[in-house]
Amino acid sequence: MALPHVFVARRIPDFGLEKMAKYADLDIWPEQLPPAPEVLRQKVKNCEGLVSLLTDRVDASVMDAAPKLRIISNFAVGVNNVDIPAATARKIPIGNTPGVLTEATADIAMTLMLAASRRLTESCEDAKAGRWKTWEPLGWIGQELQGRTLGIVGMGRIGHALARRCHFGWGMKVIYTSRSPKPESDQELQARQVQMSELLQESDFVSVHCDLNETTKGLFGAEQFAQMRSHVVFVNTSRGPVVDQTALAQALRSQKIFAAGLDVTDPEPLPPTHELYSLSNCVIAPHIASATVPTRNAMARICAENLIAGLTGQKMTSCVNPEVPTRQS
Ligand SMILES: NC(=O)c1ccc[n+]([C@@H]2O[C@H](COP(=O)([O-])OP(=O)(O)OC[C@H]3O[C@@H](n4cnc5c(N)ncnc54)[C@H](O)[C@@H]3O)[C@@H](O)[C@H]2O)c1
Ligand SMILES: O=C(O)[C@H](O)CO
Repeated sequence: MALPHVFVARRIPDFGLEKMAKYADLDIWPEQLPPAPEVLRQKVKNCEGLVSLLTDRVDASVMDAAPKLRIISNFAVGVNNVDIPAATARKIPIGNTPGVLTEATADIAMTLMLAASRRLTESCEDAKAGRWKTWEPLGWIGQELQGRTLGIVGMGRIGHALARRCHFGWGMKVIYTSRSPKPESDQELQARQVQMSELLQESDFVSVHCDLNETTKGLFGAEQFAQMRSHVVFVNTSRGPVVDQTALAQALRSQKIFAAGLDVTDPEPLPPTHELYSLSNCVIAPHIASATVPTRNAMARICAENLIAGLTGQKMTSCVNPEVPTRQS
């Protein structure tokens, strides 16, 4: 019997592709850049499965172009690139890759916190440019983490993992906003759930870990930055659209806040001419938080498991719309 046809929207680690190839006839997009929307619609025409990335917008038009589609396996934990209601309405389950990238992502949030608070990139660039003339008693003064207050926005898996690092490593006090109480964070980290206004006013470091949804789009704007303390270091590893970047640039330029560290922006890639790049108190990484060998392999494994389960009518490792059952052809 012919294997089901699956479009894989970019080359992911072989570890996952080899597993998938036992169950599916794979059409792997060979380019470095994602397929254009019209190419994606054309590619999925005869597909029963789609392996998408966060750079692929999987909307109703893509699903309607693929009448045989039975599974969307997203190579990411964040699924804001997929129209979930549209998939659910068409009885297409969506897989994602939670958990396995939690520690790697928390590491990058930590790295950005340290780099931005200690002015690492600007001082290193200054030295490289030949402007390091002497040791300066008043030079490159930054912020210290020890004993300060960390505000986590979205105390989920990654938020908790960052808070654990900060609490046990730097003795930081942890406060957070969340859609529901997090007793495990309260207990393990002596953390406390607060209202957003209290978090903004009390935190020395604010780190964003919520998913991008209708309640978090534009969550950080001029009003929120205005409430922060002037020595605040703001970190975002969630999704770019959670932050109004014009308001962030203004807060950084006017030194309303001390610094920012971003792994995500809106758009991605951020054009090189964007103002945020010109601000010395803004550290920007190109969405690298899950980029380690074990993490990307583990993401590829779960992505393959989800695809295979979706094609064979089995229970998926992780499904974001579990009310939709998987089905065999
Ligand atoms: N930069 C990267 O490479 C990278 C890597 C992994 C994940 N991410 C992003 O991080 C997000 C979080 O991942 P996770 O595994 O921790 O997910 P998670 O679901 O465990 O955590 C997200 C938390 O945010 C909370 N939340 C949602 N809306 C909120 C709101 N309005 N206010 C406060 N809290 C809210 C949720 O209730 C949940 O507790 C992903 O959705 C993804 O967008 C980015
Ligand atoms: O959501 C995700 O998984 C990240 O943004 C990429 O690993």
